Formats: sequence, C-alpha cells, structure tokens
Amino acid sequence: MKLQVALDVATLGDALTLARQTAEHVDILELGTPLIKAEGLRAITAIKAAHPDKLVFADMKTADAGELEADLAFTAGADLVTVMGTADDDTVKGAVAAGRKHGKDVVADMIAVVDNRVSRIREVSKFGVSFVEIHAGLDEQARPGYSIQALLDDGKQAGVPFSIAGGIKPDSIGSVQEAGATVAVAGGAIYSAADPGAAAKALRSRIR
Ligand SMILES: O=C(CO)[C@H](O)[C@H](O)COP(=O)(O)O
Repeated sequence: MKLQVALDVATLGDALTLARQTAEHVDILELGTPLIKAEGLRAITAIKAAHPDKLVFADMKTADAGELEADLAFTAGADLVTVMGTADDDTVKGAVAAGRKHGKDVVADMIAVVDNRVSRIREVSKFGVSFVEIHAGLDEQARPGYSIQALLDDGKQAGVPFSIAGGIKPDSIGSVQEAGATVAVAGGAIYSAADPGAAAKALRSRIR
C-alpha cells in the first residue's frame, strides 16, 4: 500500500516546506484543493519540479468540464488528478480521456456519495478511472460519531482498486491496509503534527 500525504496548506511556501519534510516517507505528494485554489496550477509545477521522483496528485475535485480541467492539471505536471464521483458521467469520462492523452491517472473522489456508494464506485470504475478515493471530507469527519469504518466496509465490498481518505491516523492505517486499499491518504495526522516528518515516518512504519 502506498502512502499519500495531503499538503492541505494555503500557500505554496508552506506546501514546499511540508513536502520537503515528508517526501522521504511517502510515495505521493497531494496538492490539496484549497492550495490549488489559492496558488493556481503553478503550485503543481513547483511541487513536481522540487520532487521529480514522487508522484504528484492534484486534488482538483473537478465537478464539470472534466477533460479541460484534467488536461490543465496534467499539463502543469500532475501524475494523478481527481474528478468528483458525483459529477456527470461525461465529466468523469472527459477526465479519463485527458488522462489517456497524457498517459496519466484519473481518480474519482467519492466524497459526499453516501447512499448507494458501492454501486456508484463500480459505475465510475467502468468509465476508466485508475482507482476511486473512498473519502469522508473534513466536514463529515467533524460530525459527532464519525468513523472511518464505513469507508473500509465499502472498499472491501466494491471489488475495485481504491484509496481511503478520512482522517487516517497511526491507529487506523493498519485497518486501511487490511481492507485492501492501494493508497492511504493522510492530511491532518501529518500537517497538524509538531514534527510532520516524524508523523509521516510513523504512518509509514505501520504499513507492512
Ligand atoms: O481532500 C481532503 C479534504 O477534502 C483531504 O486532503 C483528505 O481528507 C485527507 O486529509 P485528512 O487525513 O485530514 O482527512
């Protein structure tokens, strides 16, 4: 299982610092959606230039104009780009077409898909995304009683390649791997730590 750090900070300077602190312990550097909105596509280019040996994941969360938005992110240097699983089928297919053109990967972000999630996961997988991200966003995580377990249950049931994002911590990353995820995405557990490099290393050490 790969480890992906979500660089969920608001400035390119902070993202470059966080990437430098964590890169040796992770496989994938993710530019969070707020970062891309704040700094633009140039942030993708800058992170890839600083870490050419890492996969760079642009969390575009595209909701429309899938081919155009994915093409922009791939042209800027992204290796993986997200499109919303809730988007129109043609938006997902358009992003996949851009991915094929660039020889890169498109990930369907299943955030806010709760009812019939397994069925939508299987549907978007047929459109050619490389994998789905089964995801509880920050707002969902903040609600009382939130548990990552529902994400893991759906991943096990879906029978297609998936990543998990939703507040992964050292005590839950083992269960993410046991569920069969190909990628574990961690944001807050790393960027909120006093020592983000040590936090990334601790997560990595729990992956067998
Ligand atoms: O895409 C995101 C929010 O929409 C986050 O990057 C993702 O949820 C990972 O961060 P965390 O581990 O803090 O949940």
